[in-house]
Amino acid sequence: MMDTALPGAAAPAVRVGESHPSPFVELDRATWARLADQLDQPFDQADVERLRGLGETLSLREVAEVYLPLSRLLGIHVEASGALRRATNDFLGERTGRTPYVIGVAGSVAVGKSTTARVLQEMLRRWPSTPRVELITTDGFLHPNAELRARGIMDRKGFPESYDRRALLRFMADVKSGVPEVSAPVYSHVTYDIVAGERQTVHRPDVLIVEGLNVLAPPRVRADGTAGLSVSDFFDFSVYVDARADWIRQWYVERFMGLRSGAFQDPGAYFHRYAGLSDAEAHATAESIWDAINGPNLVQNVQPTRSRARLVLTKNQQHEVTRVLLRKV
Ligand SMILES: Nc1ncnc2c1ncn2[C@@H]1O[C@H](COP(=O)(O)OP(=O)(O)O)[C@@H](O)[C@H]1O
Ligand SMILES: CC(C)(COP(=O)(O)O)[C@@H](O)C(=O)NCCC(=O)O
Repeated sequence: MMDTALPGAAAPAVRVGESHPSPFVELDRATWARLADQLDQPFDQADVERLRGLGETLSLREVAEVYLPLSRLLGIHVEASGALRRATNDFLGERTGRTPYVIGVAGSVAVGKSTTARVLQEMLRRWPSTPRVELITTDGFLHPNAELRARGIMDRKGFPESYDRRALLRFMADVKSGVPEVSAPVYSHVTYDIVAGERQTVHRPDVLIVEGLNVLAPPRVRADGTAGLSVSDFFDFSVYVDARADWIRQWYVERFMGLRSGAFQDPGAYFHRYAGLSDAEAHATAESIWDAINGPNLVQNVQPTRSRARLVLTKNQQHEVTRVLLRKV
């Protein structure tokens, strides 16, 4: 029997093996990458360089072999959902219009959600059925620092209670109701806070990608035992980016070290106080933030949602996707 419980994981949310029936079909890297042979590569090195300009270290091979087939699979799902809506309209004699196809991208801090989301956005834009693809991150729905301090949860940023869930659910409901313009607050990683007065507006795109730590969290159970809505109730598709927790910790520390010589140099940056630290001190600081906040959040809240995803991308230590799990139904 092959047991694919992931090392570094708290509890194996997804188990695949002969004696463990699984709702997922598992494709290894080679099988998945072969799907790309039938597809034209819409990206060139210049596009990849442009994504690199956003601070990524993505390889063209990874784009071609992993993200291209994924964008095609998503394109198939978008087209099928349009056909289903049209058939349902015919049956009911209704004329409901198209609403954005919503894709959730979940996973730990520093696992590569933003990178995955941005690559998918660029790729999906190149398919004829989805020219307008917009991207939103759930950090805009974090409570402002003043509110987190008032609640005594400033050290819980990223945990479910640090978000204005109601505002996020209202945003999702408006998007899926076809409201022409829906806006969200904006979070700055430089000031480490919500930017007062700034909003990001979503203009009824063909596809909306919603990226965030907790986007697959189950609904909250009310005092009377009934469950409310969850963000993922508004998703048409979802992707969980997965890797061993000790590798993700290492990526977090590396990103922190990179920011220290970049964004933290800005005197207005929340983390500016770390700009002058020695390498060893900065390393220890990043590790302590991980061990106090992001690591526990991964184990307690994020990883348990993995089996709720439609598709799981599992990465090796070099960020290469080695396995794809796709829900059968
Ligand atoms: N596919 C990839 N190939 C190479 N490096 C990657 C890839 N995805 C993410 N990274 C790197 O890993 C770190 C975390 O990625 P990021 O997308 O910012 O994570 P998240 O949005 O989940 O916090 C960054 O330093 C990023 O450059
Ligand atoms: C802003 C985040 C909570 C991520 O939010 P998301 O967009 O996933 O909702 C996270 O990146 C973060 O800043 N965590 C706090 C601990 C830290 O400084 O790493």
